[in-house]
Amino acid sequence: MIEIEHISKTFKVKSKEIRALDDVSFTIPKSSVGALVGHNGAGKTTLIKILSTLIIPDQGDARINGISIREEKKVRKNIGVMMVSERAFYFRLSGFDNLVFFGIVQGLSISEAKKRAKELLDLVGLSEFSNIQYMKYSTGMQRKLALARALLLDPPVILLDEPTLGMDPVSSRDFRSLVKELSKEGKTILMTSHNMKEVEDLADKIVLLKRGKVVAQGTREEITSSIGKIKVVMTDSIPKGYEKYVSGFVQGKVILRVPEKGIEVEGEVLGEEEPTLEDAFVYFTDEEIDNPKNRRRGGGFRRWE
Ligand SMILES: Nc1ncnc2c1ncn2[C@@H]1O[C@H](COP(=O)(O)OP(=O)(O)OP(=O)(O)O)[C@@H](O)[C@H]1O
Repeated sequence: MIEIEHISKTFKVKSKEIRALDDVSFTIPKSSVGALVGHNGAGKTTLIKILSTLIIPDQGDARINGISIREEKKVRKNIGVMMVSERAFYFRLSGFDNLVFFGIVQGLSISEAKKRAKELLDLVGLSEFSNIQYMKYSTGMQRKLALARALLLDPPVILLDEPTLGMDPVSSRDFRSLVKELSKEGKTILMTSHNMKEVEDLADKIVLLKRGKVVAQGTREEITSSIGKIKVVMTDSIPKGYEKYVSGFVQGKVILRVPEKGIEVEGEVLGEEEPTLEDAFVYFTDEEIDNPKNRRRGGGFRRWE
């Protein structure tokens, strides 16, 4: 179980203060998958780092299986972490040797480490490639090895920062099944993702962050139903402030997908639909983040695939 209570974190860069997390509270129950979503810079990675005891919050606390993150050593025994920017593998060693090495570093005996490395390579579907050097692994294989490493000590809580970034569709589907299986076996998993389909498929609980604050949390149904139905509206031009609801253009007209809740727009209503998680994301997040200058890593706002 992961319990987060009133966590805040501000970074100071020269004279500027960046409030990365602002009074964040939520819980991810045991044996379930939580997904943290939000635009670039919303604070997702910062929260994963805080739960991993890599950085200390200014305020608030979090408990991993009842242990406060202030008790670094105890917490580290209870978590497996996979960070998005992870490159800390030995490039010339094979996948197997890398896992054995990290197993020993984490306190396993040589024979335990070898046994566990073999089991985990099997679990993540890398057995065939176990003796190949890490530097020859594809991005997807590197991500799978990182997950295997996170599982070395069989921790009850797993933290995954954009785990399927750069994976092909088949690898990410396999990865998702694996994560689902792990949660069914009793693991508590918190992951970040920009892929709304992945989140819809995997997450038992979704937490939406906007500029460091939780703006929505709950199951997919709870979050989507909170914005009402989606009206598909055709208009002559984009009303000011509605840019984020544009879903396409037809014969010089604009098609908007507008949530029912609190939003009025002039135009011809083409139909009503159930909202998707992407619709809810668009509703709850800012317009200005859909600015090309705020995009990065070739992905970006509303481009989930
Ligand atoms: N070490 C740091 N020093 C200064 N600012 C930081 C640091 N780490 C994060 N930030 C800032 O804190 C904010 C939150 O960053 P964070 O990486 O947590 O966002 P994110 O939601 O993970 O974004 P992305 O989806 O792009 O990975 C951003 O404005 C970022 O620039």
